[in-house]
Amino acid sequence: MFGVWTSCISWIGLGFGCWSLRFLNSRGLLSIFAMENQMKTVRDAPDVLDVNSSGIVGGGGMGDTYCEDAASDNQPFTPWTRSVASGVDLLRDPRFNKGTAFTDKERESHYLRGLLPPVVVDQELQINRILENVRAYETDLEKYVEVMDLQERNERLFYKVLIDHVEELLPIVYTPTVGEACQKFGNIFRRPHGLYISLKDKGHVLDCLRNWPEPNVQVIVVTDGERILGLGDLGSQGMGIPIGKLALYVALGGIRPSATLPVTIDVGTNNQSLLDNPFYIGLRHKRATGEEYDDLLHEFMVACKQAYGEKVLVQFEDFANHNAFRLLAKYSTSHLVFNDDIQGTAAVALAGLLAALPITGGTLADHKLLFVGAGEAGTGIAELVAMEISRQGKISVEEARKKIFLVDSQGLVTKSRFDSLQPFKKPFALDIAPISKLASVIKELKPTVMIGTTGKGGQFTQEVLEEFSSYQDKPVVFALSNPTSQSECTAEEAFKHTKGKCIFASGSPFKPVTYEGKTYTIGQSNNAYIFPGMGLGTTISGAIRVHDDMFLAAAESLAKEIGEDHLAKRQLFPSFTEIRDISAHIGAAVAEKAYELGLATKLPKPKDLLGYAKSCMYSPVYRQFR
Ligand SMILES: O=C([O-])CC(=O)C(=O)O
Ligand SMILES: [Mg+2]
Repeated sequence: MFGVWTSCISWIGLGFGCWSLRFLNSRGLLSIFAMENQMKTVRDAPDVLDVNSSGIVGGGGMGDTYCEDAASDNQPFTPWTRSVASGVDLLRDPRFNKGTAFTDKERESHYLRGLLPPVVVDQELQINRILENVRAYETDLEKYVEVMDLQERNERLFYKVLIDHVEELLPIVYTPTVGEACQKFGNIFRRPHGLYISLKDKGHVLDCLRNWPEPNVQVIVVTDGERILGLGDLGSQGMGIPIGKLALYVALGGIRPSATLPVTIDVGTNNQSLLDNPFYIGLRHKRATGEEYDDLLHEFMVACKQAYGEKVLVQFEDFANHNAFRLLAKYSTSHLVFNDDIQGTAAVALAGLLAALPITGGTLADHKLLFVGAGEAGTGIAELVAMEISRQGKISVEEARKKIFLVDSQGLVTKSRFDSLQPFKKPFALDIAPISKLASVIKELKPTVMIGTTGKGGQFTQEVLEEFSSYQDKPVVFALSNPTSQSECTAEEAFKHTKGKCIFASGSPFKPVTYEGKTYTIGQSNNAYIFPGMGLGTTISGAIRVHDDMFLAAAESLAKEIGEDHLAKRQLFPSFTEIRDISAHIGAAVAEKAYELGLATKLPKPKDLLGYAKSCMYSPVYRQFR
C-alpha cells in the first residue's frame, strides 16, 4: 500500500508542478495538491502519506498510539507537513488558517498573494486583538459567540487564547455561559459543529460517522440533551455541552482537536417551549423512549467501534438519571466508556474531600457525609467515597456506605421507601424513620460534610446552613449544581450563614469571598479537572476499558496538587492556570493504573509515563508551512 502511494505521489510530483488532484479513497475524498514539485496531502486519512518539505515521502500511517500521532502536531516547524491546502481553501480551513499571521514566504508558496491584507502579525498580537474584542462585549453570551466563532475560523488561535487565558475564558466556553448558549442555541446557530444523529438516521448511523471528516477520532462526548447541566431537557440544543467539553479535552488535556468528536443524539424533546420555538434546531416531537431509544443508542455505540476501533473513548454526558446509570452499566464491559456526571464529578469531589482533610483533621472515614440530591452526581460521589473509605480503612464497601446519607426530593432515603427507590439509591437506604425536611435531617444525623447535587438553585437556605454549622467548627459544604443559577447556595451565602466557618467548593465558578476581613478563594469542584486527564491517560496507554480505580487514581493525583498555600485560603482545588500540568499528572496516574490492571495495550509501557504524557500533549503554537 505504502509503496503504491509513494510511486503515485512521486509521479504526480514530478509531472505536474502546481496542480490539484482528487482521489477517492474508501474513507471519502482525499485531495492531493502538487506544488513546486512537492506533494502535500489534505486530510489525514488513516493511510495518509506524509510528505516533507524536500519532497521526500515519509510516514505512511498515523501512529497507532496517540503520541506518535500527536507529535507531528506539536512541532512548531515540522518538515513532516501532513496536510496543507492552498490558496483560499487554506484560509477557509480552521485547522490550518493563520489569518494575518501567514508570513510573506508562506503567502507566496501557498497561493495567498492578494488574499490577505499586507500586514504580517504574530500569534501574540492576534490574541490581544481577540481579547480586546471579547472584553468589549457586554454579555457573556456575546462573548461566547465571538470565541466559538474563532474556533470555526482559526483553531490554533482559539486554543492558544483559551490556554493562555483559561481563568478568564473558561466561564465563557464552559459553565455557566455554555448553559445559556444551549438554551439559545437555535438563535445563535451559525455553522454546524459536531455530529447530530437523530431518529431519522436510524439504520444509517455509521454513515453519519463516516461523513465526519476526521478518521482518527480518539475521544467522543455524547449527550441526548435530556438533562443539560441543571437546566433540564434542551433536546438537540444540548450540543453546546459536548462541544465545550471537547474544547477542554484539547485545551486542558492536550488531546488533538482532530481526535475529538462532539455528538448529540436527538430522539425528540419534552421541552414544550423548545417545541414551540420556530428557531429550535431539533426533531419537533416528544422524546422517544423504550426500544426505539435503545436501538438508536445501540446502533451508535456499535458504530463508534466500527468507525474508530476498540480504543475510542466515549464519554456520556448530561443524560437523565433513568438512562445514565443503565447505559453506563450496559456498555462499560464492551466499550471504553464512562459517564462524566457520575464518575468524573465523583472523582473531582473526592479530590476536594481528600484535600480538605488537613483542615478538618482525621480521615475520610471519620466523616459523616450527607448528599442532598441523589441522582448521578450524588450517588456517583457517594459510591466513590465509599470505595475510598473501604480502601483506606480496610473495611467492606457496605460498611463504608453506612457513613453516607442521601436526601432526594422526597426527603431522607430510608428503608421504609425501599420498594419505590431507584436501584442506585437502594444501597444507601437507612433503617430509621423517614424525615422529609432537610434542616431536620441535619439536626437528627449531624453530618460533617454536606454535598449538594440537586440541580436546583437555593436548596442550602439560611436555615439549613445555620443548622449545619451549629454543632461543628469546620463544616464542609459543596454546592455542586450547575450553572451558577442552579447552585445550592452562593459562596457568599455559605460563608455568611456559617459565620465564616465553612470549607466551601462549588461546581460553577464564584469570585473570592471576603468575610470579616478574611478573603477566601473558591475552588471549583468541576469534572473539568478530571476528564481531560482521564482522556490523556486512556489514550497514551491505549486502554480498552475504564475502571473505577482509574478515577480513584485521578482523584488522589488531583488532591496532591493542594498545598499549604491553597489551604491557607481554604482553597480545595488548584487554579485552572496550572491545569495542563495537572492533567499530565492525572493522565500519567490513570495510565499507570491501566497498566496495573492489565487494561493497557500500548506496549512496552513507557518508562517515564509523566514525561511521555507531557510529550504527547497538543500545542496550539502555529506551525510554519514551507
Ligand atoms: O458541565 C459542567 O460544568 C459539570 C457537569 O458535567 C454538569 O453539571 O453536568
Ligand atoms: Mg454534565
